[in-house]
Formats: sequence, structure tokens, C-alpha cells
Amino acid sequence: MKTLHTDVAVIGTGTAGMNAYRAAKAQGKRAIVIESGQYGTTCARVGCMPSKLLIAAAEASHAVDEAPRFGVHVEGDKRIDGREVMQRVRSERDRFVGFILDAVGSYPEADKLQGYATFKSDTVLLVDEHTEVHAKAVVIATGSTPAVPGMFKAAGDRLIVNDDVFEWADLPARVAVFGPGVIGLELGQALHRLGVHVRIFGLGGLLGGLNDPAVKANAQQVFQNELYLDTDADVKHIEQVGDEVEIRYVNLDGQETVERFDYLLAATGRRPNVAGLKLENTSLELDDKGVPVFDRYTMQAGKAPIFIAGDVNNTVPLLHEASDEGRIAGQNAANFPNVQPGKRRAPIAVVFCDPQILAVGKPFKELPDGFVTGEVNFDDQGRSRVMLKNRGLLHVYADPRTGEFLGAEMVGPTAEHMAHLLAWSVQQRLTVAQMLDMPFYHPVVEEGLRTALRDAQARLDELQARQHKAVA
Ligand SMILES: Cc1cc2nc3c(=O)[nH]c(=O)nc-3n(C[C@H](O)[C@H](O)[C@H](O)COP(=O)(O)OP(=O)(O)OC[C@H]3O[C@@H](n4cnc5c(N)ncnc54)[C@H](O)[C@@H]3O)c2cc1C
Ligand SMILES: NC(=O)c1ccc[n+]([C@@H]2O[C@H](COP(=O)([O-])OP(=O)(O)OC[C@H]3O[C@@H](n4cnc5c(N)ncnc54)[C@H](O)[C@@H]3O)[C@@H](O)[C@H]2O)c1
Repeated sequence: MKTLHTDVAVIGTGTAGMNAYRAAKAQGKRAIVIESGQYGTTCARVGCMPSKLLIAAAEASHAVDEAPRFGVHVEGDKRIDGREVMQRVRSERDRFVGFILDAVGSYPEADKLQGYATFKSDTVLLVDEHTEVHAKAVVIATGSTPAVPGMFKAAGDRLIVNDDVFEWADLPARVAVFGPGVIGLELGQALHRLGVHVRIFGLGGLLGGLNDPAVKANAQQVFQNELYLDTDADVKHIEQVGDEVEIRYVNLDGQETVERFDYLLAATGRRPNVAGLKLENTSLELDDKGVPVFDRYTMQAGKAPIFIAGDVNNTVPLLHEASDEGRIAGQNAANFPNVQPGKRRAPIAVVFCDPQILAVGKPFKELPDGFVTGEVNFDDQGRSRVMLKNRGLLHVYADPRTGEFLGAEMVGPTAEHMAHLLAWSVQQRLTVAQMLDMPFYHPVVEEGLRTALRDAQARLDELQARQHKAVA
């Protein structure tokens, strides 16, 4: 057994881990990264980037389908070459992974340890059975793994998760997607638009991470107009039959139906990678999911010299959060016990389905009593209609006392851009009135946002008028 001494040991070389390592080194400290799997990060290998590549191909296909509505006709049949689609997805994905491999390749060899890390104590790690690492501080950045309900085991080797999709050499004919959350909606719709026969089965009415009932209902309608989506499916039986999976379910018309698919894609959420870490050997307090209780500003777990960043902390499993958290964790681990709060940004989330979904600011469920909602429906929004993208609904929320803009949920056109405008406004703590003072060009989708803000402002004014009347 080798023994290694360092200032900071980072477990996991994903986005959070790489940022933690860089931040620790920038403090002039010794740091190592420990990786049990492949370098390359979840984002680049099986997450953000390959999913967006598949979606880009789906958008190209969809544009051909939509073209006749503009009077543009393509002679002959549209032909999707699944092999070419997947070839581009994989080769571009490999290019992105290559940049990460180059970055990790630039770390000194002595700073990299290959193997699975477990805790022996707060500051001693065992890596496989070959190395004992003694660190002054540890950063846990082990990411997350698809959470696959036990009932799907009946699909045998027809059961897949997102990772498998990006290894396909060709597009399959039929896929049953379980989980219309972020991953299921993005991948399910993309496959549908690429000519794959897709059924999306959900649970409990959840859809795309939306929480505002009106926005969710609008989104459900919009997506159901395009593809088969049951957000609260009644699935009776799942069974592997030869090279297929047979699913018996009650369809949206209430009929019991049996269908066979090439694959059952489980997109039913992710769980933090904490189970194998032997956290019981540490002094850490764990929550009901086994995740160390930590401070989201310092990333420190309790009072221990242990920091936890990225998907593994099970709070906001998004790429930019993993980067920020890794940086804060690495810096604080290097300077332990001088631990300082790091900068956290306004919440922003985008789902790259079409129409896109956004959620920014305070989560809907945490809005204050009596919050004010402003609304715009995109069905008749000028620019959206010009582009034949006139579907969706935006709700903006404001504080009834101060008029401060608190957040928004939306399904609709160009939500990825709108989300930034809105998240920046949340972070600047702008009021609805201040946002309305800003310029709005014509004709743009943001004019729809102005309509929603005006609606919110009218309600705020009405509230204020009522309060004045009550006082008088
Ligand atoms: C399909 C999909 C699409 C996504 N799309 C987006 C998107 O569009 N935008 C967005 O913001 N986010 C997206 N995400 C989320 C984003 O990818 C993650 O939030 C981010 O990659 C998490 O980074 P991380 O560093 O926490 O984890 P990871 O990158 O997973 O890194 C964790 C590393 O730890 C290693 N490890 C685990 N346990 C141990 C151990 N005991 N010892 C040693 N090493 C260990 C793992 O092998 C892994 O390399 C997507 C995710 C998925 C799955
Ligand atoms: N665009 C992005 O930023 C992006 C894209 C993909 C993933 N991500 C990140 O990855 C995380 C995980 O994504 P996800 O889609 O796996 O999780 P999720 O929590 O968004 O969705 C899981 C869905 O599965 C459903 N579900 C659970 N059990 C089920 C069952 N037995 N049958 C049918 N449906 C079931 C849930 O109701 C929910 O709708 C996201 O929270 C997000 O942070 C982000």
C-alpha cells in the first residue's frame, strides 16, 4: 500500500472536481484528483453536450417538417440516416471530451490518482486497495447516477439510460421513455423528431421540472399536440421479449394497450454518488438521502475539513452550479480552516425541448404569500407567430409589497435567452417597474415578456390602490 500526503484531495474529476483542483492549486497548495471512471466529465461524455447534439439534429429534421407551413416545399421524402445522425453526435461529443482530456492531461502525473476513493476518516482516504491518501482537506465531487426504479429490471438488457443513447451507432425504431423530466423530455422529443416511434410515460403529473400549474398545463397540452405523453401513466406490465421490451399500459383514451419497443429509456431522476464513499467513517451528519449536510455558500460539510460540490450534494444538479461550487470548495479546502462564503448566482434552469422551458429565481413553491403573477400567452405574440413558434405561456412573479421581480416559469420560444434576461434581473433585484423602464426592440419575443411585466405591474398598482383606499 502506497501512502500519499497532500493538502487537498478531490474525489471525482468531473466539472466540480476539476474546478476544485484548479482553485486549490491557484492557492499555491498541493492538490490531487482521484478518479474511478473515465476522465471527460458527465457533461461532455453523456450529459449536456451529446444531448444538445442530438437535439440539434432533431431541429434540422423538424425544420423540414415545418417548411411547408411557410410555403417552402422539399420535393421527395425526407430521409433521416440514423447512422449519420449518431456519427455526428458521437464525433462532436468526442471532440468536446477531447478538450477535457487535454485539460486533465496537463495536470502533473503526480496529481492524478486512478481508483475508487472511500473514507477511512475525515482526512484519510483509501483508493482501491493501492493507496492511502492523507489530506488536510477533502472535496467530494463524485457526481450523480441515473436512478432506475426496480420495476424496469424486467426490461432486461433492453433497459437503457442516457449514457447508452450516445453510444448508439444507429437510431432504433421504437423507444419507450420513462420520466418526462428534463432528460426524458429533451431526449424523447429529439428521438421523436428523428423519426423514432416514442411513447413518454410519467408519474404524478410532473413535467420538465415545472411547478406553476398553469404553465405546466400549457406545456402538457403543447407537447401532447406533438407526441404521445402521459404525465401520470398507468403502466401494468413490463417484460423483455426477445430483443424487445413489451409494455402493457392504459393509454390516454383509457384503453389497455400492449406495445413492443427496442428500448426502455429510464430518465426517472438521478441520485447523488454517496453510497459507496463509506461516509460512516467520517464525523459528518447525513441527511435522509445519505448526503452530508453542508453550507451552500462555503460548501463545507458541518465543521469538518470536507467540502462537497456538484451533483453529489443533490441541490442544483446543473453544470454552471457544479463549476461555481467546485471553485468555492477547492478554494476553501486549500485555505481550511479559513473558510469564506463564495458567490452564488440567481437560480436559472433551461430545458432544451421545443418549445423550451425556463425556471428562474425563487422556486414557485417558495414564493411569498400573496405573490403577484403577470402572464403572457404566446399564441398571438407577434414575433413568435412570424416564426411559427407561437405556443406557450410565461408567468412572471413579483413581491406584492415591494414590486420586486422574484422569478418566472415559462414554456415558449427562445426561453434559453429569456431565462438569462430574467435571471440577471433577479440577481440585480430589479422591480417590475425597473424592468419595464428598459428598452424593448420590435419585433422580438421579449415584447411578450413586456406584456407579462405590464400585467404584473397593473396588478401591483391595483393592490397598492386598494391598500390606499383601505387606509383612507
Ligand atoms: C443527459 C444529461 C443532460 C444534461 N444537460 C445539462 C444541460 O444542458 N445544462 C446543464 O447545466 N446541466 C446539464 N446536465 C447536468 C450536468 O451534466 C451535471 O450537473 C454536471 O455534469 C455535474 O458535474 P459533477 O462534476 O458534479 O459530476 P461528474 O461530471 O459526473 O463527475 C463526477 C466524477 O466522480 C467520479 N467518481 C464518483 N465516485 C467516485 C469515487 N468514489 N472515487 C473516485 N471518483 C469517483 C465519477 O467517475 C465522475 O467522473 C445534464 C445531465 C445529463 C445526465
Ligand atoms: N437542460 C438542462 O439543464 C438539463 C438537461 C438534462 C438534465 N439536467 C439535470 O439532470 C437532472 C436529472 O434529470 P432527470 O430528467 O433524470 O430528472 P428529473 O427529476 O427532472 O425528472 C424525473 C422524472 O421522472 C419521473 N418519474 C420518476 N419515477 C418514474 C416512474 N417510475 N415512471 C415514470 N416516470 C417517473 C418524475 O415524475 C420526473 O418527471 C435534472 O434535474 C437537471 O438538473 C439538466
